[in-house]
Amino acid sequence: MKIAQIIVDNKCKETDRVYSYLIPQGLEIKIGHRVIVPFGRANKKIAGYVVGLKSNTELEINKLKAIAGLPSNDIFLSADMLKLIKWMREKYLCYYIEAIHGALPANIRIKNTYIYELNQDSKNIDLLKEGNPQALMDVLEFMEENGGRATKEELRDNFNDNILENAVKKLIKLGVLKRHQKVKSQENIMYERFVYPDAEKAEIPANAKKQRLLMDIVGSKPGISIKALQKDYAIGKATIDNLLSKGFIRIEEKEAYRLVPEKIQAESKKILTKEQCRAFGEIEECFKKGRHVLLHGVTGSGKTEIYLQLIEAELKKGKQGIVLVPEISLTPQMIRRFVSRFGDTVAVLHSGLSNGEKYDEWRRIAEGKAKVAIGARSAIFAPFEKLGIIIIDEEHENTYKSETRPKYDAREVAMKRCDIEGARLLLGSATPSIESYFKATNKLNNMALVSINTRVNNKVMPNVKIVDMREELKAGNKSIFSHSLAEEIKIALGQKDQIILFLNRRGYSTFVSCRSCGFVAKCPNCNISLTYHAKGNYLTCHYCGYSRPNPKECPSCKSSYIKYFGIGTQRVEREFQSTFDDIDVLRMDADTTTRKNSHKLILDKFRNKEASVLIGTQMIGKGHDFSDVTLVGIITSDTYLNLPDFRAGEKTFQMVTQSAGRAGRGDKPGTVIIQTYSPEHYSLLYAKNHDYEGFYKDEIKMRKEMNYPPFSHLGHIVISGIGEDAVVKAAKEAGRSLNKLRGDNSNIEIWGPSPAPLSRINNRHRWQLVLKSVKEEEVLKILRDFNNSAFLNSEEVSVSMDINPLNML
Ligand SMILES: Nc1ncnc2c1ncn2[C@@H]1O[C@H](COP(=O)(O)OP(=O)(O)OP(=O)(O)O)[C@@H](O)[C@H]1O
Ligand SMILES: [Zn+2]
Ligand SMILES: [Zn+2]
Repeated sequence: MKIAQIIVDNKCKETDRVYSYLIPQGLEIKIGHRVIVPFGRANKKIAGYVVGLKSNTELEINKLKAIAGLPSNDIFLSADMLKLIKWMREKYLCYYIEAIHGALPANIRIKNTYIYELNQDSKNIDLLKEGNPQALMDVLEFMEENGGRATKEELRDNFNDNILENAVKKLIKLGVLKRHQKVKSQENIMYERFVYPDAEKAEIPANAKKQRLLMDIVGSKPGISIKALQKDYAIGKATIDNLLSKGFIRIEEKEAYRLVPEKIQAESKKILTKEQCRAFGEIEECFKKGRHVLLHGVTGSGKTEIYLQLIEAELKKGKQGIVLVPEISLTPQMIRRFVSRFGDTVAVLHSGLSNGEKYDEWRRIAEGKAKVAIGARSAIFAPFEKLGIIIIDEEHENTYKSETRPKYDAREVAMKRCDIEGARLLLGSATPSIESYFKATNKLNNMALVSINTRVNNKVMPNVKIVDMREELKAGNKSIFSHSLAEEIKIALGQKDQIILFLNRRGYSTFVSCRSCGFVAKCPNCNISLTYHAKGNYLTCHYCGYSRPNPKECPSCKSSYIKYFGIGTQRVEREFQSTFDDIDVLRMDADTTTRKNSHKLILDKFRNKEASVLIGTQMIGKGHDFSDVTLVGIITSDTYLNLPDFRAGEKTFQMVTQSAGRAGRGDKPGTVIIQTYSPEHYSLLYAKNHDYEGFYKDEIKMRKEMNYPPFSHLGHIVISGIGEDAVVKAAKEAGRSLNKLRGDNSNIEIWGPSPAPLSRINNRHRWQLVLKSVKEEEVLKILRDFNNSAFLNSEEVSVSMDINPLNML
């Protein structure tokens, strides 16, 4: 008797284990199959994934249930992928099934779908139209265009995921949208139909012109699609059916793929410059020794060409490659470069695709038709069989860490996957994360460092100027453009060059600073900015819980210009237009990119010179290669500098260096203006001098002094709920429970409970606790024990946990 070991598709702690099922006769079950099994007392039919096979069991055979069905012969998970999934469950404290879901495209696993309906007579529509956020209006407009009804998939085809989620949630809450559930039984493969001649001689009456035409076309173009017949020759269904019934033609159905790549002119390989050549050689040397590589190459040093040639080398060996990019705004450029080199062997995976498109691309990879996958974080699970290399571009980006379960870090998963499958790993960045650089320079985790310190063809690095905004205020300039920036803008506009104005707003500006002297209130224990809480008018440290009253005057210079900070992109756009009139401006931020493809449209416009100025948030500050941009202005560098996060210095250095790197990539040299209230900050000074190593040395010293990562590991627990009292009570209880679990192990620090810096999201109050230890395993063990102890998610509060968080807001 054969037995299959199965992980069932039921997301809960109690069922997070491997179940045994009998394999009924006649069913050929393989590891990686998805089966239907009866589950629970009621024998409800649910899906399950086969993770093992055995021939005997210590369990009593007659007590086992049997597998109920095998809907498709697809192998969803390879043996190697199953190893990765087991590892993820341990490492990221998630369930098996969550790890499996993380590794498969959404369309494969979704069984339920929703239909949304516009509630026409809801008065709220009028309410909404009075000055509500753009995203809501866009969704409404789409619903109206679509006849007041849309499926979840249709919405997803037109909007970006995160926007959709928030906007739709809000609209449902307001009663403007109604949602109904609909069960979808199968993932849908799209079929296309092709026509072939099927008779030696077809006798067709002379007056049947359409039929004759059809036979002629099919004769000269056997295998033409029905779509093409209808579109190009106006041959209708009736004609086709007629000849089909007479047996003159036959139809073949084939799987088709939804995503039709843009036609891109083939681009030939570039000859590597001397520096690129040296770096390429060094990377190959490291790979030969079985090491992973961190490629640190300054902005514009030509890393992409090296990626292309590394992939090409793997393809020549018959292997495949994955390229990760941090976010969807960067994929069009990368896709263009890869498709122009490798054509339709490139598959694309990112959140901007519809579920159907994602599923098709996944299948093209699984079937061996695509050899290179480019995508965001989840593309790390692309189902290649002979993976040769994984390349992670802009490796320092936070988006590589998932913020929902499974809360994995794609860089760690990549390393693990490479180790399991014997593939190579290349992390690339102009501003590597402190953690990766630390590993590479200390040869930890089998990592090696390769550097390129000059731009392609020795193009000069841009000239960076720091402007002290306190001086502007003293000189009576209250505009958001400093005198220097305004001058440079005029010069650039006069020369018909392009300009990028960059604003780093993360929807977060609750630090308090003095506009007159630059003072920022910080925690005496933790060296991070204090967070302002309006209720109670006090400042608090969300790491250790330290708090103090909000100062009325600046403790440093006694001025009363002490207040919160925050400027939006729209304000920059308005002020730009009133200062420099008659100039075309493009704006790229969350409001202008709600629609699918909107990133690409805006960037294409800028590339085609339809505007001289691009104003935007962090999404325009990196990766892009526009050769006519000579001026980059960073309107406010302080919002990063004062994030309540020990990585604030690192994030600022990266942001400034990356955005500065957009200037002067073409023939003309670039200029960068950084506006700030803290002109002496080390992050800005090192960025000004393009000195990554100098910055790293200072930063790593601070990390060591404060015992922050990479010298320690953090665990992050967030407790949230609607009722504040319940949340506070649970947080305190969690604190006691953690203290008990720690026992007398003095290597583990516990911080908090304290209010999270974003102390309320979607009406839910949030409190947090932080664990810190030199040993990752110690943090994981406490988190695991904590999760297994009596302290569980209740109806009133929910608990979320994260290991090595990148974002503790
Ligand atoms: N060998 C080469 N010969 C000529 N031009 C090259 C070569 N390699 C790269 N380039 C060009 O140099 C420019 C910068 O290259 P690329 O965009 O790859 O830089 P990068 O290192 O990825 O920079 P960033 O980190 O800022 O994104 C591009 O326009 C690219 O086409
Ligand atoms: Zn002051
Ligand atoms: Zn503190």
